[in-house]
Amino acid sequence: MDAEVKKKVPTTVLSSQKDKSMPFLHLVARRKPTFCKMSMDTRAREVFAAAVEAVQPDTVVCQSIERKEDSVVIDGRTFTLKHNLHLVGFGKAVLGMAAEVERIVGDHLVKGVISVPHGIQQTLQQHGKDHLLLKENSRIKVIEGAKHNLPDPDAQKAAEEIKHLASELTEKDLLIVLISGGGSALLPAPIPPITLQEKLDVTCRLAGAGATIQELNTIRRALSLLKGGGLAHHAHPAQVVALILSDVIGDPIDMIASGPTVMSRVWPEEVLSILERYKLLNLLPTSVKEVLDKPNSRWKENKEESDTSGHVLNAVIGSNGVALKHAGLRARELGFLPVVLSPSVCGDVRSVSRLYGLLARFGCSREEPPPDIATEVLKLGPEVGVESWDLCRTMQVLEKGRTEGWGATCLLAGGEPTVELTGKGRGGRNQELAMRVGLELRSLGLSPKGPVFLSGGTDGQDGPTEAAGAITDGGLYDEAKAQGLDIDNFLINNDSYTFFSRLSGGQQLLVPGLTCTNVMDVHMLLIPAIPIIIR
Ligand SMILES: Nc1ncnc2c1ncn2[C@@H]1O[C@H](COP(=O)(O)OP(=O)(O)OP(=O)(O)O)[C@@H](O)[C@H]1O
Ligand SMILES: O=C(O)[C@H](O)CO
Repeated sequence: MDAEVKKKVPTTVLSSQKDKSMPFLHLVARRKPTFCKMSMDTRAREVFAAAVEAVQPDTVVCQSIERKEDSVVIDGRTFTLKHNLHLVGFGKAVLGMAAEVERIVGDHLVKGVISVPHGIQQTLQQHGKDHLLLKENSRIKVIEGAKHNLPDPDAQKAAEEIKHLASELTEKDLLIVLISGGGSALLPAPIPPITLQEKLDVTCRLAGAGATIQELNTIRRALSLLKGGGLAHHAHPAQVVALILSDVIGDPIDMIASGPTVMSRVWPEEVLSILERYKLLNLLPTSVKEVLDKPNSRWKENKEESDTSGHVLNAVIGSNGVALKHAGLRARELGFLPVVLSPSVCGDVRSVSRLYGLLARFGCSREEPPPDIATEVLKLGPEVGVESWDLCRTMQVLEKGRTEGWGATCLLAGGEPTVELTGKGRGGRNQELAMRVGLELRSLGLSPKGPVFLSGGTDGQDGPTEAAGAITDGGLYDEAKAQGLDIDNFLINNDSYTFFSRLSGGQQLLVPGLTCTNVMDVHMLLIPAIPIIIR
């Protein structure tokens, strides 16, 4: 880090940072300002589209499997194909992933079963996404279930068929397991005597009480025959290769869809403390108590408990980080200097919007930004999942953009912030974040030529709305006021979708439609080329 930046961030932070790689910093060195006639709004939408395109189910599979005559190379490991290939999958993006696997290695595929969301085949047909559907003569059986993202008897039947397929495999077989977000609900296999309804009650109560996905999936693993490595255990001694599209911050393979191919022990203290935290201990049915009394004995009835992880390859083939990387490349083509802040943004949208407001202020200052901005950024960042190192690196790029005239900057980030629901309106965390950042940008006083912000869910659906997110700038408040919309009221009522639908005929909504993938959300702050003085 150069001396100029050192001056502006607290030394304590800098001295704690070790040498890490600096993605995109090479772009700073080579790039000259380029000019693009497209509006900021159009470019923001194009960059978002590139992020989503990079994590399409067929694209990620195609990039991760290399076919070589009668073998297949995955993550640097070669597997021999001898009409010994089986396939299972569960998750919202799995249909398209399965179609691509069958295209590449279908000639060796014996049988497959996938568990996918209710109605997905019809929806894909209606959206003209036939390339993500299986062919008529496919060897893969598709079972649709988990209406409204909740485990149901159809998903349970799919889980039973998947378990049966896995249990019949021998050491000569290769099992490809396709995993994506939503996989937990699509693979319910409660440990007897727990019933599906009892398991559903426990997980719904936890989710309703605000448990994190880590907490929720820790409980799901403790109550399931297939989660927490159960599927890999049933498939032993076959080789297992899991191709994972991550929808969890940090891409923890034991958490995504509750890790059916990742051997994990159940720690009773951990499970009990989660249940206690959400005041569920006294509400547990006897069956659940019975299972929790005998942790780690869940597979003994079928096969001997042993460490089967040597037979398993878990490969994360798509993630928020991948989407951000490709968004950065597109941003560069569109004349921006890209910088990826972090793929791990979480926490309340209020704090997240404040951070983006501060970074916008930092990036828009023509003169040296007041040191208190950097200090506040470094204080707030870790609260919303962004490491100090990433904040320093990003501010360094913004600083270069300012001092060396590198042109417009595209700051990219991703993750999954949260909204505290206080009202009864219709909206989503991306639209609410966009509203709040719009208000933050207002205080810069730069509109209409100031920064532009976009927030969008890569699955194309933000909360229970038809939009993925929205685009805003510092003019949001005045524009809304001129159209008779009281932005504060919409915020109090968590009514961001209604707000953006009414504002300028919905022009600021981001509506890509069904995207067939999900790697959480993408945030984008476009900071204009011309340095502007903020006092
Ligand atoms: N009116 C609202 N305003 C803001 N956020 C909302 C509103 N209603 C629901 N939400 C939020 O939307 C989220 C659920 O929406 P969504 O289905 O997009 O989530 P998700 O976590 O991306 O789901 P998945 O991982 O299954 O795609 C929850 O975090 C919820 O708090
Ligand atoms: O299915 C699940 O458990 C969530 O989508 C996280 O992967």
